Amino acid sequence: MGLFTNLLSLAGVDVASLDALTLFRWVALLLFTRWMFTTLYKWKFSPTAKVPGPWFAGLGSFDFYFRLFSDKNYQVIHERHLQYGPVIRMGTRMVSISDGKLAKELLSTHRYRKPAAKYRDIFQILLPNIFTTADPDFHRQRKRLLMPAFTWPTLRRMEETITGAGTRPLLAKFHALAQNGQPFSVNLSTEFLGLTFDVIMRLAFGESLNLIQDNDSEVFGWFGSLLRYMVITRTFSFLKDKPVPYLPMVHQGYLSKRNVVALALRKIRERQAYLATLDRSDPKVDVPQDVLQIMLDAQDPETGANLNTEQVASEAIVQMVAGTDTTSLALCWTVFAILRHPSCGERVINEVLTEFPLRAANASDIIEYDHVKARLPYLTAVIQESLRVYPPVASSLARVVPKGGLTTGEHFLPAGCTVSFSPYAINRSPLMWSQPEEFVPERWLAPEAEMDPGCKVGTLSFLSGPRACIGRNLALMEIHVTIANLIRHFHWEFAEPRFADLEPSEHVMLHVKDDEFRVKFTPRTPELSS
Ligand code: HEM
Repeated sequence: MGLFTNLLSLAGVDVASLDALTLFRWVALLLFTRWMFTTLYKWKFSPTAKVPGPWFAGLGSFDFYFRLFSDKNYQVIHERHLQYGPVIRMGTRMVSISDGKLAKELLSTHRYRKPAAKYRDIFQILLPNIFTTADPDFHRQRKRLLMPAFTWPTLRRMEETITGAGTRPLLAKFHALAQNGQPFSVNLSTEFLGLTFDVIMRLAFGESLNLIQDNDSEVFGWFGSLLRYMVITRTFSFLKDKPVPYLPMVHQGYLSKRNVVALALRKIRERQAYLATLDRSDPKVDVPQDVLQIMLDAQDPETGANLNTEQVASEAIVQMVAGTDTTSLALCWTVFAILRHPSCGERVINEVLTEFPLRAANASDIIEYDHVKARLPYLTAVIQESLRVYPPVASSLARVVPKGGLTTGEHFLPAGCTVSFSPYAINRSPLMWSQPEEFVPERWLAPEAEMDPGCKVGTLSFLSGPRACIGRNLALMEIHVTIANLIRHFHWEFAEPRFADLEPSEHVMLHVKDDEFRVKFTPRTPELSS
């Protein structure tokens, strides 16, 4: 206050004679003027001042919050890149990069770290984990322990468990819905979320919750509320981890988070109790084959340390958060892309039905992942293309510029600035892809020499480098097996014409609008459903 009154006196105002309201107005005016000068100064002289971009991108946080709360952030960033180029200004100290090659180069080591506070504030539930950490040593050590659960050989060993929790019950449910071969329609957004939940719960918590059968389970509610809580506490981090009964939505999120943690700890303790009853020196003993078991058994080769119960729980929860919506949305967008592009649809259906004709006698066979990869190349290309065009994690994966700064073209960004990668913009950049906005699975099948330059560099849908998605292989297995088997068993069509014009709507991830995507299914072999 002293500073303000001195300033007012300097400006010739008789402070002693001012009433409280007038004084308040003067203070507000001075604060506003100060804010305006600082903003204009940053706009003109901040490190990103010369980077191309819309004029308002350098005006502080408005643009950031506007984009954050719109459901079209992915589109806004993409259009700005199309207009201003591959490196654009997104804030006074932030640029976005849509050049896939450059993005992959920057992400190829641990030098460009995650912004620690942001990831901790949003994603840290219980303890630091592989997703939230910004510390390369912690990350390397944790990845050594977790990665064995997600390699192809391990996943192949677990395939029956994965399909047993996901694709098989989904097919059984759909056949039950199609009594006597009748068509039925379902909201795939909910069905696929149930599937991906059941798979992760089975693998990382040790038990499927059968959400495919029970769409109304309270766990779905906890999850939705937890995600909303993460979005809110990302902006208002002071609300995090405390009861706030006067803000019902935040409070609900807080309670949901506690429920999820309690569930994880309970499931892990149940497994530990079960293991205690086994004689594991006996080779005939039946030890569960899943991610939870691998996490519990994991031992650091350098230190010999194991993960304790809370550490395992925090990794299991992060797998649930990172591995359910993402995979379920990838499944939704793949079905959408197939239906939206009938000629691709026809080709992929022919491929599946020619290679794996469905007869009543083999109805319970599942087309396994290795068979999909070996015999259904077009389907694989369709899935790759769908992940390119509709990356579930679509925008703003931020990293901090390390010591020494970053020079791109004629721009220099000092250490501490942020570079942001948007998989949606990178996967659709005309710098790298021919017909970037079109759905062209054939681009992934061309001989090497004729391949789209983009295919050689690859997409950023699972990110890249040491911090790339650890669950990529699991997600790909779920997607390939589920789509191949759904094609084999059912004819699909949009349940209503409006679903053919579905627009992505971004809420942290690239959702289908209002989480509603209804598809009508008719069984290909009526007798399977009677
Ligand atoms: C189609 C499905 C999926 C997509 C598109 C996807 C995408 C991504 C992306 C873009 C990242 C980087 C995030 C960042 O840096 O902020 C990531 C990281 C991660 N994902 Fe996935 N993901 C998928 C499925 C899964 C699954 C099934 C799991 C379950 C295990 C999983 C677990 C993780 C974890 C633990 C990380 C952090 C990895 C690290 O920092 O080392 N994801 N994912």
